[in-house]
Amino acid sequence: MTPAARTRTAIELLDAILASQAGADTVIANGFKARRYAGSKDRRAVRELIYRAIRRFGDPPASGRAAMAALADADDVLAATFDGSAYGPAALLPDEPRATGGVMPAWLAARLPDEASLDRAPLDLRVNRLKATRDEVSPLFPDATPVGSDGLRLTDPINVEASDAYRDGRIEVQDFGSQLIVEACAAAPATIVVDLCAGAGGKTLALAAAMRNEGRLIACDTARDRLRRLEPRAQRAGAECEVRLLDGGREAEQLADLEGLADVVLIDAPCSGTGTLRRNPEARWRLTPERVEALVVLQRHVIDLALPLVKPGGALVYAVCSQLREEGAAQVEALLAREAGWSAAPLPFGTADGPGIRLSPQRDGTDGFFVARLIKAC
Ligand SMILES: C[S@@+](CC[C@H](N)C(=O)[O-])C[C@H]1O[C@@H](n2cnc3c(N)ncnc32)[C@H](O)[C@@H]1O
Repeated sequence: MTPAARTRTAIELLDAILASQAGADTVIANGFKARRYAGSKDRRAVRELIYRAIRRFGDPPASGRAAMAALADADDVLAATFDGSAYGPAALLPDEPRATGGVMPAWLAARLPDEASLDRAPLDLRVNRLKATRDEVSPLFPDATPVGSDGLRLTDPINVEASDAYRDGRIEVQDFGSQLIVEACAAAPATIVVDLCAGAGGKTLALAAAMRNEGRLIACDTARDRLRRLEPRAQRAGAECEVRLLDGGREAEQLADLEGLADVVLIDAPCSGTGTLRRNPEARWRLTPERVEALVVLQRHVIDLALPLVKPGGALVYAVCSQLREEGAAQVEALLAREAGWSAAPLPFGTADGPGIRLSPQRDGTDGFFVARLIKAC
């Protein structure tokens, strides 16, 4: 592809990203399926252009062309690709629309405790203790540094999924912050653990390893497609868990048999994802204050489902990959104010934030999370 054709493709794929609810990576991958003529260098160059535009503009630009035109105004090499050639974009006009604004939407910037990081995230692996030790696995990744008890961190991305260690379940890809959330659960063998918002099971697999597959681990979610992805992952990891699909609105009924039984309930709540913007920077284009409000209501609903499941003396771990106080500390403060018999327990990592802690890309090198561990009185 010529440089002009790459710019035009980036514009087209940016338009597709703006029109989609799917993540940018998925849209780009689908876009290249329909452009088989693009070689690997072309794909890399187009991807870089797309992410440059996504990282640069906090508000969704009016179009892919408006975003690339604004980048071109400050980049002569890029500007030269607007050459009107057969596969390139039409020549730039001085008065055509340009994307404007900062790297964060103003409403979001005003609510974030730190400047959100859009720097590239490292690649964290978790060694699956059900199948291997870190000492056995780390020679396979000589560039990795150990993090925490089971983690390995790679700063340069590699295709982990092609490795034997991934295929046979000795390692998982998991941000170190997510690994710490599982540590906050302190899930022990021969106990009952409910992963209430299990999704595709990232944390379920780590919980199974912490429990050494002994006891009961119940992975619940309202999303059938996500739970479906959990099953092959659990098989690969040799992780044992019961999977329970919940119907939105009927969850309490479907969880009634677990009332007062759980040693630990993990709520990895649906949230704005403002803690993972370095991985999905385009997610801020889809986020609105109204969406955050709706998520706060949903989080409260999920908390209310979880509370009765915990046995006296048991723990509730509440986590969100959000940097917004209303989804994190404020949500747990409200819980403690309305429910008697719960107290916050300290956590040995992160920065104190009300009844819990915050993890942040800048200070902790993890995705951004709020985590609280609450104990139910005996
Ligand atoms: C942050 S994601 C979970 C990620 C997952 N724990 C992991 O580690 O990969 C939040 C999940 O909450 C689920 N969810 C939303 N409403 C729910 C409800 N009422 N009950 C249970 N899960 C719900 C969503 O479907 C989504 O999978």
